[in-house]
Amino acid sequence: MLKATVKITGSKSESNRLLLLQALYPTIAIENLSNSDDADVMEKGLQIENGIVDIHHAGTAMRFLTAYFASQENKEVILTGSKRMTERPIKVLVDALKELGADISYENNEGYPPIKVKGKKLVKNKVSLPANISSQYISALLLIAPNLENGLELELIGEITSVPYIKMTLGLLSQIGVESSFEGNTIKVLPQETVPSSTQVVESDWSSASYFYSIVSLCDVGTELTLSSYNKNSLQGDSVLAEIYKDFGVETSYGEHEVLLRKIASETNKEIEIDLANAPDIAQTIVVSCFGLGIGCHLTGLHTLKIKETDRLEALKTELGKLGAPIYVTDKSLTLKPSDQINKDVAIDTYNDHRMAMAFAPLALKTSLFINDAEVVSKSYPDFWKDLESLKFQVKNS
Ligand SMILES: O=C(O)C1=C[C@@H](OP(=O)(O)O)[C@@H](O)[C@H](O)C1
Ligand SMILES: C=C(OP(=O)(O)O)C(=O)O
Repeated sequence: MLKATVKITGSKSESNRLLLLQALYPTIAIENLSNSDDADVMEKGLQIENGIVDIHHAGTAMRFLTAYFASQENKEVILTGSKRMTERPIKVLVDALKELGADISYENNEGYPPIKVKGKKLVKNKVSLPANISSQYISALLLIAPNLENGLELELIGEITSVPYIKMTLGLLSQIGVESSFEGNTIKVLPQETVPSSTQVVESDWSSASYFYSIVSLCDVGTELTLSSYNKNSLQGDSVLAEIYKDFGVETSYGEHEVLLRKIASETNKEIEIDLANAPDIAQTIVVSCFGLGIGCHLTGLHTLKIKETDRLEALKTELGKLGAPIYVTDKSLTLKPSDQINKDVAIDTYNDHRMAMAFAPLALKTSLFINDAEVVSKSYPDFWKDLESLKFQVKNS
């Protein structure tokens, strides 16, 4: 029976926000920073004054640095990334920044990176922008907001997606001593020249924790896994995992800075329905868990998945399909029918998407499988395979 402890790296979302805030306010110290590629490119990008900033696959770095450089007088950069990054839209953010007075132009395709950003002093303080494509555009504006002479007022248009990530941004602003409000579809951030000295401790990454929830759900009753460092009151929306995995027989209890996952029941519902508009990054984990458990699921609120590291809906359909799963997708939902059959010796393609590799790995408890380009995990969780080995998973390099 598995009983083990895993220490997971810091949240990449919290890390990349705090790195930007630290660049604006050097009185901030950060602990438990993520060791991910995405945090690494963010940290390096912030140090560049002129020239090319290559953020590889990191969506948050792309969006947050666009806002940062747009507001930095005397800096001029070209922001670029991987081939996929040149296909991930940025127009909503660029339009909002231009409305505030920024000087940004497209190098190749209108609406997509690479972009040239000439830093300017931004003095306008009101802008409205669509909120249904990516919350990262909103977080990017909020992160530079307290450093703007007149603060910022955002009017969000349409249905707001990935709301917990916006609240995370406002939560971190509050932790460093910045005042803001979020009422209806209006967010206001007050200007602040300096902030008091503080040490901000990044909570470990809940999206990374999802793969261990999946493992525990697929193990025998009695399995226990402790994950650190986590808090009951998290800024990360993916902490909703603790609720969701109850349906898969996994109980969560909270210790001081850790969570204990316990498989307590083998009885599970035969079909579940979940709206993941607030937690898009755990969609892959959940559908793979369901498949491993023989449960059906209907996942909605997945409209952002097509513009992530890959088109995650198509990738899931193809790869789960290879394993024999009865899976159907639309451009915003996914349906998996209950089934007991899992094909053997399938090689899972990962499409430069860390979450494809990590979400499928737990299925090794149910069948033999290969994960192609397994090193993609470094985008958010470089030690993933090492940590699986510590749980006695056999991880072989091909
Ligand atoms: O702000 C953030 O840190 C993130 C917001 C989400 O993106 P969207 O708002 O584009 O859904 C999420 O998928 C991404 O992994 C991280
Ligand atoms: C979508 C993700 O990241 P990003 O948008 O920051 O590249 C993710 O980590 O699942």
